[in-house]
Amino acid sequence: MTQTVAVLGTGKIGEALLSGMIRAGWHAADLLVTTRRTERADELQGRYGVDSVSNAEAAKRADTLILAVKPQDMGKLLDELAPHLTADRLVISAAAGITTSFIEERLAPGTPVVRVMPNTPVLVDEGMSVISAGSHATGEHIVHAEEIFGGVGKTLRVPESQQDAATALSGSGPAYFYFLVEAMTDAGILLGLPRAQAHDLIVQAAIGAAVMLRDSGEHPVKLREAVTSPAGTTISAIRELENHGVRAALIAALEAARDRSRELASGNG
Ligand SMILES: NC(=O)C1=CN([C@@H]2O[C@H](COP(=O)(O)OP(=O)(O)OC[C@H]3O[C@@H](n4cnc5c(N)ncnc54)[C@H](OP(=O)(O)O)[C@@H]3O)[C@@H](O)[C@H]2O)C=CC1
Ligand SMILES: O=C(O)[C@@H]1CCC=N1
Repeated sequence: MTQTVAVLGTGKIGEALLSGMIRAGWHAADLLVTTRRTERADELQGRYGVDSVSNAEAAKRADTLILAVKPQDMGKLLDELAPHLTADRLVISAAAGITTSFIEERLAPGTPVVRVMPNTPVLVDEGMSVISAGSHATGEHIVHAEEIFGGVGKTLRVPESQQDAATALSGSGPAYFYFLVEAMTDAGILLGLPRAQAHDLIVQAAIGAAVMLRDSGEHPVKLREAVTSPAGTTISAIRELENHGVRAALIAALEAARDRSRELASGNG
């Protein structure tokens, strides 16, 4: 049976997922989007050939609804959906912090809800989507979520109690790497390299390091040791990183992201 999937609140992550689903072979005719602004609806219809409908219409027509609004907009969206949504539909939320119980409490009793934390590399089919079942979601619902998000990268099942941590590591994770690239490019400028060259050198170092981490099966310490020659350049840099507390800063940063995800659970921001 053909399934209709609607993305509700098609902003950055919603569009990234939509584009990935189309690349993965979903037909535009089986996809719906909802937006708050008509210009955005026109843009998405023009770009992907998908129908843009109201949230109420999506609730009536879609078998699976992917909620991709900001956590602060989730309460309002659920109020709009509730009168039109029956408990035979699957609701997938991609919102940081929002718990499955927050959603279940606002929808028809028994509605299956799955919480997913994707990240923006779904745009290049290298996403990571961390998946948890709500209290009425079955194994089949989880498999369906894995089919959707697995088309644009990897998936991992975790208990919902680990979702805030996963959000800190994986949902926000790409931003930390972009931040590092930006800072290291600035360092290249300081050392006298043209910006474009500094950027290319750092990006290729990042790609090479990432592929080695993924494919070699080696522990990151071992990979770093292989770069760190006695009395060489790398150890001079590592000493500065340790002197400036970069390891401690990363631990504190991810803890702050985890805590912020917990705060967002109220839906009030
Ligand atoms: N960006 C990321 O890397 C990730 C984001 N997420 C989660 O995804 C969600 C969206 O984030 P992001 O894509 O960055 O944010 P965006 O603001 O880009 O997307 C949210 C979209 O929802 C629209 N919207 C808000 N309310 C409604 C409504 N009632 N009906 C229809 N559309 C509505 C907004 O419209 P308008 O344009 O008018 O504001 C906006 O386009 C968040 O909950 C976030 O936690 C999860 C993983 C990664
Ligand atoms: O910053 C945020 O809140 C969202 C959730 C994970 C990535 N971006």
